[in-house]
Amino acid sequence: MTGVIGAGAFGTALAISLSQDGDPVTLWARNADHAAAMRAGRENAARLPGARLPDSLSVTADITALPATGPLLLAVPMQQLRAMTTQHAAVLAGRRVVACCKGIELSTGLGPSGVLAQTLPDSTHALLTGPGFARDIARGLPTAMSLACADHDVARALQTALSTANLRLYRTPDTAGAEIGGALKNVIAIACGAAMGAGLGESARAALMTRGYAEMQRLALARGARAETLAGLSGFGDLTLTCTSEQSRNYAFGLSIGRGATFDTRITVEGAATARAVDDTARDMALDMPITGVVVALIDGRIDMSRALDMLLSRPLKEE
Ligand SMILES: NC(=O)C1=CN([C@@H]2O[C@H](COP(=O)(O)OP(=O)(O)OC[C@H]3O[C@@H](n4cnc5c(N)ncnc54)[C@H](OP(=O)(O)O)[C@@H]3O)[C@@H](O)[C@H]2O)C=CC1
Ligand SMILES: O=C(CO)COP(=O)(O)O
Repeated sequence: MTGVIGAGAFGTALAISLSQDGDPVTLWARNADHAAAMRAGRENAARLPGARLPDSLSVTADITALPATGPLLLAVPMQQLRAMTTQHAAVLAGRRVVACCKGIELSTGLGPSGVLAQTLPDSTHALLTGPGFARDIARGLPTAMSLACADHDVARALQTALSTANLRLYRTPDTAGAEIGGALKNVIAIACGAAMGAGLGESARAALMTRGYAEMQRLALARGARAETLAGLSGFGDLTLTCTSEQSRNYAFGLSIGRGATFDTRITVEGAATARAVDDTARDMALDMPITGVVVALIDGRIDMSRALDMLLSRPLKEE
């Protein structure tokens, strides 16, 4: 039995996918009214409208109603992971927990695995990341993602338990590489959106994606990750998806910056806090991450698009 904590777009999509063939899945929402509305309408109208909840998917606002065995998927935004796992540590202790968030915690510079190590030291931790829009997963469209877990046997078991006919999971032991790829691609997607929104063109976007990939690798390798993880689904794969689709909230946020338009602040944009966290880390580790720095300055309103362009184009010419 699988439990999903967090009834946002991604948690709901995963719960739908896993219960599609009649397997029992429980989805927990923190808000009782939200849970009741989902039960009544068999739809998460607030976060994933238009996707029907299968009959074998139960929705609850009672955290103790989650299955007592089987994996628990944690599908809350990165900046909420610590608060959620701390609040519900008694329920999560000793369980197999799979973080489904992408980002770096602003207050500590830690990724999901670092936060789980601190808040749930007695649980077994894994990470589900990679290219997959909630809407596509909920519709049963073909998707491939990464399951990162340091423990080989647990990784195999989770890979089998969480793969479906249309959602294919590849496993890796390189948690550091998987989480840095998933976090940084959102920052680069903001930069790409900004470039496209400002009319800089697709060649500029390709340059940002490629030089952004170099920043992802620089941070990941400095943190002991494997280069091939960055070339996989959690890195290159998700970078490609997120930097080229208006379905991405990070890319859409970037588009609004480039166009000088407003953006709904209620929408989850993981790359904003992550850019700040990574910018701090890069400074501490003396890593050159110019695109990340420019994204932070744009988000903070310290520079405009023309200054952003100057900052990136006036850097000394160098080898690739
Ligand atoms: N959407 C997508 O296509 C994908 C998203 N992801 C990742 O999944 C993570 C979640 O994103 P997504 O589901 O899209 O975001 P949403 O904004 O759709 O939903 C976030 C959900 O988290 C809940 N939540 C927030 N804080 C807490 C808390 N402290 N305790 C319990 N629940 C909480 C919210 O509850 P409430 O509704 O009550 O506010 C909301 O339901 C992100 O890290 C994202 O990068 C990964 C792959 C694809
Ligand atoms: O991570 C995602 C797809 O893999 C979703 O991206 P956004 O959070 O930018 O919508």
